[in-house]
Amino acid sequence: MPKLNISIDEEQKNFEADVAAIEKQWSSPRQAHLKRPYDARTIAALRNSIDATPSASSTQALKLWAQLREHNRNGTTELTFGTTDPTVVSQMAKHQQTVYVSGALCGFSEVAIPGMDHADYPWDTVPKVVAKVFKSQLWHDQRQRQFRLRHPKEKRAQLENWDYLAPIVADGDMGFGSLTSTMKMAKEFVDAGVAMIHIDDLAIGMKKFTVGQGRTVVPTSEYLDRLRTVRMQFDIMGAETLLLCRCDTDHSEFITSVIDERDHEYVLGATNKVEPLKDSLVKAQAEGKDLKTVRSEWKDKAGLKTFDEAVKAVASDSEYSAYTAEVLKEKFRSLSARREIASKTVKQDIFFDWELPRSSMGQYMFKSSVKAVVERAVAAAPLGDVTWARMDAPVWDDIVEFHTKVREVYPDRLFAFGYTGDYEYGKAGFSPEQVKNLPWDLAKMGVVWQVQPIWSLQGLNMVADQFGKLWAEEGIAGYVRDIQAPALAQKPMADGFEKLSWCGGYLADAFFETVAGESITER
Ligand SMILES: C[C@](O)(C(=O)O)[C@H](CC(=O)O)C(=O)O
Repeated sequence: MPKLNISIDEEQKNFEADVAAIEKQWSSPRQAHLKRPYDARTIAALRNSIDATPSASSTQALKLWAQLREHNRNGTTELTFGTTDPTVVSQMAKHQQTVYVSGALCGFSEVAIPGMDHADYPWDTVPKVVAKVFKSQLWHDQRQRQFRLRHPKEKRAQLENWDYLAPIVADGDMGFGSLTSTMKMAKEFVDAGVAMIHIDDLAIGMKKFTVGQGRTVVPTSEYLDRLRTVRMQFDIMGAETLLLCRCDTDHSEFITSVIDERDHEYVLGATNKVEPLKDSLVKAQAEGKDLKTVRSEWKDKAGLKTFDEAVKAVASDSEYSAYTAEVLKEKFRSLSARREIASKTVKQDIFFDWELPRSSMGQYMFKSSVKAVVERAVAAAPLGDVTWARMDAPVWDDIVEFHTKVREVYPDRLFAFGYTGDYEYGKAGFSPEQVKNLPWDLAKMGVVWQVQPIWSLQGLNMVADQFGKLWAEEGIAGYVRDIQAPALAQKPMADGFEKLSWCGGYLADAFFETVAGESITER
């Protein structure tokens, strides 16, 4: 096998040049806010010996970064929606600055076996959809440019000139497993031309909505490891790709482990001596009882509380004040530190056992709060560029508290927000006026990127249903009246086959003319 034709001096020189270039990139205005747990030498040593830097993802990321910063300066926002379909994407160019590729939609329409948004599809599913969407954007950009340039300069002002290359934001879910799968996924996203991906703190296989229980998150440390992994992969590739730190802790009910003391304040334990929950459930199942009822009866019997609540329940007011004063001297206290403090400040013993409520899968019970979400978001912020607290319900006070608290630490922070499909604004206390102003009220808090992720399910399904009915009942007359005529009358005309420019007829001509002088449109 031939050896690499490079002297050791040259190898070292190239390495030092790489290190210098990496340090320069990391101190640029785009990246200066990021903090890495590693140095440029470590990353340079992890790189290839040739420059394999992908440029499309970086170009798109820098464009997105400029868009989002501008929104932040102006107090405005981007309103986009989710799709996996290049045709929909081509129309979004007229109204949206960005495109969202949703994991939920991919799980329905881009997989061998569709299913609920459980993030149970192969790890490269969403990157492959991003590659498809990005290629379609490049194609539209190419055919529009070619069409324009076949016209003299004076005529081009009347021609369409859409920005088809809207940066793509994509769903990286929880990274799909260990750090190596997260790295591979991040790499595929960058190679596909993505501008930004989001990574969350949900447990793999536990993104569930169907069992009537809250979500399961991973410990803070595991969440941060995921984000670091993506950052490292972007750095190895020299990519400017943006990382959106999504946090799903709001309303979560379980946590996979108690390894990180930052989470201990929120873990629930039994304050009465009862049999373990999982034993009660096994018995109940054998007896054919309703498990939901048994679980809720067990919770009442167990007197579920956080450790601090357990202290409060038995301590006098002055004991509890002494306890909290001591606890608050440090930002995070482990359970054992809390026990120690309680033993010194409270006379009574505190019975608290967080093993008893563990599920049959080993999860601990977790009591979420805005404070817990803020802590995670603040810990994650230096690793990423944008923050998103995914909420189960649109609780306005929580939304305000979250953004205000994070902005106290990071005043220029950029935020994202998702209008989940089944949000019930009325039930959540929003007046119609508040719903009307919601995007712009959010923008005032730095929420510069807002997404309706699943329009292609709710909206497209509805449109397809309506059209199916019309076509079956009225045939071509209904089509001409309700689709074709309005589409042709629309200014600019809705894109379709009749526009040779839009469907690439002229571009195809250009290829033929270039190599064979043939024309398919002017025969
Ligand atoms: C954004 C999301 O991750 C998605 O896959 O589109 C979903 C969407 C939804 O539940 O409406 C999510 O927010 O978890």
